[in-house]
Amino acid sequence: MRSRYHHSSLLAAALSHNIKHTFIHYLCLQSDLIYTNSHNGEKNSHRRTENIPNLLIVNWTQNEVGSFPPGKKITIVFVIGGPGSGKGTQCSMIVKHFGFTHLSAGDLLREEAKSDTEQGMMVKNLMHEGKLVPSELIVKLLLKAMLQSGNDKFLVDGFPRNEENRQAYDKIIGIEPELVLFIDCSKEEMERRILNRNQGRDDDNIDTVRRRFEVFQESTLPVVQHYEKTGKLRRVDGAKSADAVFEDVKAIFVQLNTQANQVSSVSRAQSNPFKRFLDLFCGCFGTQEATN
Ligand SMILES: Nc1ncnc2c1ncn2[C@@H]1O[C@H](COP(=O)(O)OP(=O)(O)OP(=O)(O)O)[C@@H](O)[C@H]1O
Ligand SMILES: O=c1ccn([C@@H]2O[C@H](COP(=O)(O)O)[C@@H](O)[C@H]2O)c(=O)[nH]1
Repeated sequence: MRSRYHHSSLLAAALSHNIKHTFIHYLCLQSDLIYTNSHNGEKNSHRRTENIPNLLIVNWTQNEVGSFPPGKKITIVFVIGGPGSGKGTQCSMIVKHFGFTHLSAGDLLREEAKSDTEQGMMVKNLMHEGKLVPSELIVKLLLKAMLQSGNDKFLVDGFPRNEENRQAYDKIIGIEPELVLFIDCSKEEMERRILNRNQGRDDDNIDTVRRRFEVFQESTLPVVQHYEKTGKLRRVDGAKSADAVFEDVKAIFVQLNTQANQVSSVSRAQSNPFKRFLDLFCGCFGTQEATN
């Protein structure tokens, strides 16, 4: 069993490494099991006791997972909504029409839960209880999946689930989402859909569903409000039929594509030396718009 001393020495060890490549995070733990993922890939997990504080230092290096090549344009869209609101259904339709890679945070964790390790067990237990896994773990799984896909456009389904997730994402991946799609649906309709889903999910039972609704209400809605304030949120009415919801979703993605095309034609023009010379020349004679 590790002591407070162990955690101070972890911090000291992290600080003695190249600080630029070391992430040090303080996790608010939500389960009995806590884990550390050390810079050399060693994974430890411990059962929480009175001796171990609720805040645990977790550190791991960027090299462990990798990063995107500098300067590469990456497009990220978060898709959030309550359990059963239709996130996965809409993501599959978006992928067919708009060429995104669909990364379901829940599916990545379900894969992790299959592994016969302490971390796998921890994930399985948390999901069974309808609780959230530590932020660093899910962000790291997302980054790994993004890098493995080779794509540059990602739909991140079911993330961020709370403010801590959002902040961990900002620190570790740090690519601002282009927009955040929020599928809004009543609790009664979501509950009906989940209990009829029949996909053999361990957490599709009434007790876990109720807990997932609480987490959504208490932790995810503040994230929705955050993105509403920043102007990134696009809300659609999830109570309609899946095809009708997709009509609204499609309009949002068509607009996103249009904006992206405009930005890339402006940047192509700006990187053209002849165009830059002409702009400068015309600017001198007060005809700045001449080359547009
Ligand atoms: N607009 C809709 N109208 C009716 N049923 C729908 C609609 N969208 C999805 N469904 C059905 O509801 C169930 C839940 O949908 P889905 O799995 O896409 O939700 P989700 O938000 O991804 O759920 P979770 O967060 O639990 O993974 C599925 O059985 C799906 O076929
Ligand atoms: O960012 C996340 C996403 C999911 N979880 C856990 O997974 C289950 C199922 O997620 P779905 O998106 O409904 O498939 C969720 O209840 C959490 O336990 C998570 O912890 N963090």
